[in-house]
Amino acid sequence: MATIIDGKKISGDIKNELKDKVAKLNEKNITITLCVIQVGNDSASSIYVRNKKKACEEIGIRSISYELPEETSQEELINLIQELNQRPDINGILVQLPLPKHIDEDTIIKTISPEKDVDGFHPLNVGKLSLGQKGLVSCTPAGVIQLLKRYNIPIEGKECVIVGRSNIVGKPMSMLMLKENATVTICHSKTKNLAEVTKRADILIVAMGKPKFITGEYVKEGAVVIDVGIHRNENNKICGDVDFDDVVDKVSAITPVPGGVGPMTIAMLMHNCVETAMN
Ligand SMILES: Nc1nc(=O)c2c([nH]1)NC[C@@H]1CN(c3ccc(C(=O)N[C@@H](CCC(=O)O)C(=O)O)cc3)C=[N+]21
Repeated sequence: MATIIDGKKISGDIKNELKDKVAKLNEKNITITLCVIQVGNDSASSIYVRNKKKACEEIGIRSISYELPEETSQEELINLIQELNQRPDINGILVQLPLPKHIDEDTIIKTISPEKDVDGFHPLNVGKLSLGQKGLVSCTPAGVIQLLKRYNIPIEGKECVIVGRSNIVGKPMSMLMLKENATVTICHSKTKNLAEVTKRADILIVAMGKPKFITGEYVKEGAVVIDVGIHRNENNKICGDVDFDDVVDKVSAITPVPGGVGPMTIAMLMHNCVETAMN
């Protein structure tokens, strides 16, 4: 029987640990404030932003939010971020992605002060990660590492295959697995014979953005499968990039969607917020 990796439970554990840390900081009169900026009103984004604010409340982090209209100009957004960068009472700044088409995401990300970049998206933090230096790490990949560690799944020396090469998940994920001494392969849309490669994986991490794409034929018997995908259909039902039912009897462990990697992203965001206040 496969272990169903309970991201909701682990994220709860992490949030409890953070709650104690925040309480200790509060005793020293240090408060933590996260600022979340959303431009436009994409419904999925609104759900995530709500979840982030709820997590802040749970562990004692103050959250403030800006809900800006879709028409907000790039310049206006940059001005707001620069103002928030200067404010000593704000520790973390998160600009919810995706942004409207007229705003360049790379420009916005590099405007956020690297010390307040709780998403870990700033080029300086990405660079530090690839150099093995301390910095803020992208929340979703960091959450995946926590899941593996807290389930005592060995990483060192294992074959890890990552499907997807995004700046937010695939690339930082590969750096983190490399740091844990896995042998890492990154696959993407131009990879030939994908199933042949994914079948080598002891640990298969899927972040390709295609609903239920990974079926049993892509997975080695006994592998650990981590599903980073999240898709919502017309009936608001959620699924991942992995065809869970087709794969579950073959694997030794697997993350469900929902209740797997998603809640971990939020827990690690909270972790990063606490990090910014410790410096
Ligand atoms: N600047 C920025 N930082 C992000 O971290 C960021 C972003 N933009 N844009 C969108 C993605 C997506 N993301 C998720 C967060 C939580 C869940 C989550 O809590 N998922 C629950 C289900 C929640 C639901 O009901 O949809 C679960 O999988 O169990 C999912 C996805 C953060 N993102």
